[in-house]
Amino acid sequence: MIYQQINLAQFIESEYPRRPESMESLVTGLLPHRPILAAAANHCASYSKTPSLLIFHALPARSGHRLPIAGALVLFAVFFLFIRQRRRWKRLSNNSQAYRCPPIIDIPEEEMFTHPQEAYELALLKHGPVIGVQRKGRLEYIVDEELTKEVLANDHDFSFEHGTARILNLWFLIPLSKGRFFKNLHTMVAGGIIPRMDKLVDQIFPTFKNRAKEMIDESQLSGKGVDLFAHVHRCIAEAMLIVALGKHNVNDLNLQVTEETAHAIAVMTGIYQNTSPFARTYPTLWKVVTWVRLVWEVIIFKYFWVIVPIIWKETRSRKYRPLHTCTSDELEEEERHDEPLVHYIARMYTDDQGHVSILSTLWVSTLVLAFIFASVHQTTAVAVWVVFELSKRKEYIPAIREELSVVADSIDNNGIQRLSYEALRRSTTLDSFIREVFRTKGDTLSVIRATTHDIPLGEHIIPKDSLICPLTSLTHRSRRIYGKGATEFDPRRWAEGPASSTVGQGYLPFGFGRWACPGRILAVTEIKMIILALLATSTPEIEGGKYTVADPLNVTSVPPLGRLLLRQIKSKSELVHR
Ligand code: HEM
Repeated sequence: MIYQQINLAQFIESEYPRRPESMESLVTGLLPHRPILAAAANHCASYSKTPSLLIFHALPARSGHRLPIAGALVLFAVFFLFIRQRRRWKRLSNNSQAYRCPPIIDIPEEEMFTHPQEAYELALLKHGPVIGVQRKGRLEYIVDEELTKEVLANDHDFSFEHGTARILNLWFLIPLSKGRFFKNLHTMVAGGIIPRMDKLVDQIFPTFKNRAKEMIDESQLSGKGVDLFAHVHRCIAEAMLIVALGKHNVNDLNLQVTEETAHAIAVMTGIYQNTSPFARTYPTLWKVVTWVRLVWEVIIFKYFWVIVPIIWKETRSRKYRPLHTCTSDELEEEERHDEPLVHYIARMYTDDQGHVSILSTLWVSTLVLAFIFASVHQTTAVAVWVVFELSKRKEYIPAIREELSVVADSIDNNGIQRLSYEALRRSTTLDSFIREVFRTKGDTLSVIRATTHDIPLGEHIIPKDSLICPLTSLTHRSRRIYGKGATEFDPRRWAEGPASSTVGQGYLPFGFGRWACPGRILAVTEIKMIILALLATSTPEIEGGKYTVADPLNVTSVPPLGRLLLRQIKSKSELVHR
């Protein structure tokens, strides 16, 4: 109180200098020459601790000419009350925000991991359109079809980068790269790969042809089914090694390390976490143990030991023209030499003298690592889905084979068609089949965002830094979008397009919005190469007639289980009829 009075005194003194008449005041006391203040001090001390009372008691009996001072005090009091009231309103509004948080629904673990689609759909139907659900020790908000577009397309409020980095256990890369990790990846794929698809297909198609022959031979010789995932994983790892570092760097050791690295990162990002009871029950302990083991065993002792020296040599043994200063003619000249991706990335980080610093070389190595993971694992898993579905739905094979003979550029001595990127683009029957498999394979929580602040969504408020996922199955099987036959498998619905790599509101296998997968054209092209190389000389069949879905909550990244029999085709007429 004394503190308030003294401040008040200073204020009044500065605003209202002494006047002779104020000496006539009735009040005496602490500050005899400043009567108003003295009155205020006395009354305030004895009656009240609030400035409003202080003002009334401070008014002198003859106050006509001192009204401005009283006015200032009234204003001060009103201001003080306003602040107090605002605090109260804020508290109330916080309570109502808590009330407006979406309902938190308990989905039993058993249902969540074995029938996720039904469990989440039922919960949304009952409590939607947005619900909170605890999974693997963290709270996620799930939205229905109506809110999906808003969540995926509004990057300002729902951040792709923070959501994806957190769910993949890669959150530390955001501050490490000053927020540029995903942007760098995007530039690398969108600039270094997609414009060069023609050249890349010519470089990697022989790998697909050879690996398909190996698979068919193995199945023929053993009379048994092959492990399709293992074969395709090796095939795509080899193709991506050619793309990333050039054909001259492909050998058994480098290929093995590339495969192991892709697998290690897949494990570290939690792709197989749903299928391990230990990882589901003790997610933090699982993370620590897995990361320490794999960073040590694979990333440091294999990737850094074997692949990083190659990147070091490629980037530091020559000069590069910085990407932003390259004309399109100069880029074409590089391409004539089948420039590997690592050269393109090096040009993203070259200084004005054309050198890539040691620190930048380490960052280039990190981006190559991310490229290996992004391009190998998921494409392999989805390729297995498409081949298994085709083996189950044999009636589609003749039309795809026929199309192959129409679009192929030429046929080699083994009866295998040569396929250019353009030929693969023209294979629209196969493309429709792929798109329909992508739509119906049962994606659930396949894309994620994180809220950048408290965000009103529907009738609720989603708190800042929350993870939020659309339930993709609702969109993919939406009657509003696909009509009555939404749940039926029918590739003919895509006969007139769009292509399987085209994203849209009703089609989310590659995400949606600004961050939709930049590698989707490469992914679909690779899947087409695998299927056509197999169909050229064999007919696929699943051993036992069926496959098993390994992780219904993560079908895009965890491949279905089963073994593939490949029956070689001997005659031309067989090719048409089988
Ligand atoms: C069938 C295989 C693939 C599937 C199903 C797939 C799916 C996805 C999805 C769902 C996203 C997130 C999009 C979003 O949240 O809106 C994504 C992002 C991404 N994908 Fe793919 N992807 C595949 C293959 C590839 C390949 C082959 C590459 C590299 C060449 C690649 C590179 C990336 C990158 C770099 C991102 C991060 C987004 C960005 O930087 O713009 N993906 N992918």
